Amino acid sequence: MTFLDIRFIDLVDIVLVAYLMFRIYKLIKGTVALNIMIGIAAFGLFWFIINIFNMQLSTSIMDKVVSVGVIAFIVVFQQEIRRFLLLLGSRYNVTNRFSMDKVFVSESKGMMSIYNKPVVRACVSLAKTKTGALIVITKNSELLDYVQTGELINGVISTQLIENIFFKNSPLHDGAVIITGNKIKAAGCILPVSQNTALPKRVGLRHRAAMGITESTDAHAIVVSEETGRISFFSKGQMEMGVTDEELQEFLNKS
Ligand SMILES: Nc1ncnc2c1ncn2[C@@H]1O[C@H](COP(=O)(O)OP(=O)(O)OP(=O)(O)O)[C@@H](O)[C@H]1O
Repeated sequence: MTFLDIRFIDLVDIVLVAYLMFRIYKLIKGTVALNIMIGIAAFGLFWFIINIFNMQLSTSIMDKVVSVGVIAFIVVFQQEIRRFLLLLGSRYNVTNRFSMDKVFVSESKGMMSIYNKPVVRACVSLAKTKTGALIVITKNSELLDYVQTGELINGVISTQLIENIFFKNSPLHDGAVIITGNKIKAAGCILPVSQNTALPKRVGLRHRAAMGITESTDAHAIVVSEETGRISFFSKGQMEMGVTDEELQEFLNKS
C-alpha cells in the first residue's frame, strides 16, 4: 500500500476515532480527568522525543512505566470508564427497546407528557415556599440501581404527592424523587455527585447530584433550590439555572 492509498474503510475508521475522541472529551470536559489526560499526552510526547533521540536510559525507564500503563489508566479513569459504559448502556438499552411496555403502554419512554403539567405545578409551588427538591425523570434506563437506594413509592404522578414528599417534615424529603412513565417510582434516592470543576463554587450537593445523574445516564433532572427558590433543569450534564415555569414546561415537552 502506497502512502496515499486511502480506502473508504480508512475514512470510516478516522471518522469513528474522531467521534470517539469527541465523546470522551465531552465526558471528561470540566472534570479533573481532562487534566490527567493532558498529563498523559505530555508524557506521551516526552516518550516520543526520547525515542527519536534514542536516549537509552530514559527510554528503558519509560518503557517499563508504559508497560504497566494500561492498568494504571484503568485505575485512574475507573470512574470515567464506568460512566462512559453506563451512558452507552442506557442509551442503547436493548431490553427497553424491545420492552413489552411498548406494546401495552402508549408512551413508555421518559415521563408521559400529560404528567409534565403536574410536575411543573409542583416545582412552581415548591419554589414559592423555597422548599428544596430534586426530581429525576428517566428515559431509556429506569435507573433501578438508584431507585433501590430510596424508598419505593410506585404512585401515579400528582402535584400533591410531589409536594408532600418534599415537605420539610416529611421523612422522604431528603434525596431525589425518581419518575418513570406515569409513576413516581421512589423517593429519598441517593444519586452520584458530579465532580465537574466548571460548576460555580456556590453550587451545592443537590445541584451536583442532579448534574451527576444527567452526566452518567440519559435521565433529566429538576432542582428547586431551598436557598433561592430557583428552578434549574439538567440534561446531558448541562445545567439551565433559574428557568421559568414556561421554560420548564418546554424542556419537559421536548425531552
Ligand atoms: N448524592 C445525593 N443524592 C441525592 N440528594 C442529595 C445528594 N446530596 C445531597 N442531596 C440533597 O441535597 C440536600 C443538600 O443540598 P445542598 O444545600 O448541599 O445543595 P444546594 O445545591 O446548595 O441546594 P439548595 O440551593 O437547595 O441549598 C440534601 O439535604 C439532600 O436532600
